[in-house]
Amino acid sequence: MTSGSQQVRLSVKRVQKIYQTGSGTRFEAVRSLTFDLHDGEFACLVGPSGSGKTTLLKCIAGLMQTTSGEVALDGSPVSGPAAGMAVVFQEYGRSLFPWMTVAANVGLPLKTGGVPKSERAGRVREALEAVGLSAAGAKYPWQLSGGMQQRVAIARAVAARPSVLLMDEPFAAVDAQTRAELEDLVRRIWKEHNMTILFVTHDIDESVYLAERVLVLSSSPTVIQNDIKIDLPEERDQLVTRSAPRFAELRAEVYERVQFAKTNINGEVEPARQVLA
Ligand SMILES: Nc1ncnc2c1ncn2[C@@H]1O[C@H](COP(=O)(O)OP(=O)(O)OP(=O)(O)O)[C@@H](O)[C@H]1O
Repeated sequence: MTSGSQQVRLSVKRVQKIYQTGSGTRFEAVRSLTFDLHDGEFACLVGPSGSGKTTLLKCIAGLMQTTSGEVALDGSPVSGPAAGMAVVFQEYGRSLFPWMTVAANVGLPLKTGGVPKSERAGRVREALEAVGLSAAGAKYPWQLSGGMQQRVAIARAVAARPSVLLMDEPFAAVDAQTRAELEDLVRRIWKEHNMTILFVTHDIDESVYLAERVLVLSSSPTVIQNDIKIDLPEERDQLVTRSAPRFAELRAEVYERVQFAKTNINGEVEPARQVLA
């Protein structure tokens, strides 16, 4: 399963976000963003710090209103949190409730989403199994390591069986070894659950390793500066993939694009660079 399907799952059209700051001034963080994600695509979003990655993700998730433009999930406009979308944030420590067990945390969106009690336990078990935490259901989040807590947050998102998973720098706060394991976990879940994923990261290597497509944002006010296809084999491996010559080429291309974005304050769209196949 890859990005082969042509059905548009998520459509982002001319999304603009202007923040109203103190004393009545306005700040245009996002100028005009347009892209589609097709069913089953895994795309990473990279760009300079402050380019509006989190702003965009919140607008897509329906957690923040756009100033203009439209986000649609399966053709229906998104105006608030949508049943078919789940979000995983960087700050797992703040997104899990410390007074609830791991199983209760994972089951919470099912409960609030009206999933019958008889179904909930099975779905929670399945989700914990998917992230390798079958034995941790009765524990509390604070009894787990950071990496395990982030697995719980991923399990909670997966339990809701979203068609679209939005991830905002979910591994920025974990150590390198755990990060590599979580990257492989997300790719496995993506394949097994046939999801469409939009993953925000600062880490260029991570974007190339994870995605089938990397969207590079310009500096703020933001537009999509580049849309780069990641033509690596579908089976990824931390050692084999990362040491492949093609990985190095793609990494260099994304790096150059992000460097360009840092100086490209007018948000011009740069012509594609020829990369040797
Ligand atoms: N609530 C707010 N009010 C005013 N300006 C804001 C607000 N939130 C974000 N901004 C500004 O909007 C711009 C985009 O911020 P955002 O956090 O979306 O960028 P980012 O690409 O996710 O940043 P980073 O890579 O550093 O996490 C920044 O200049 C930021 O200062």
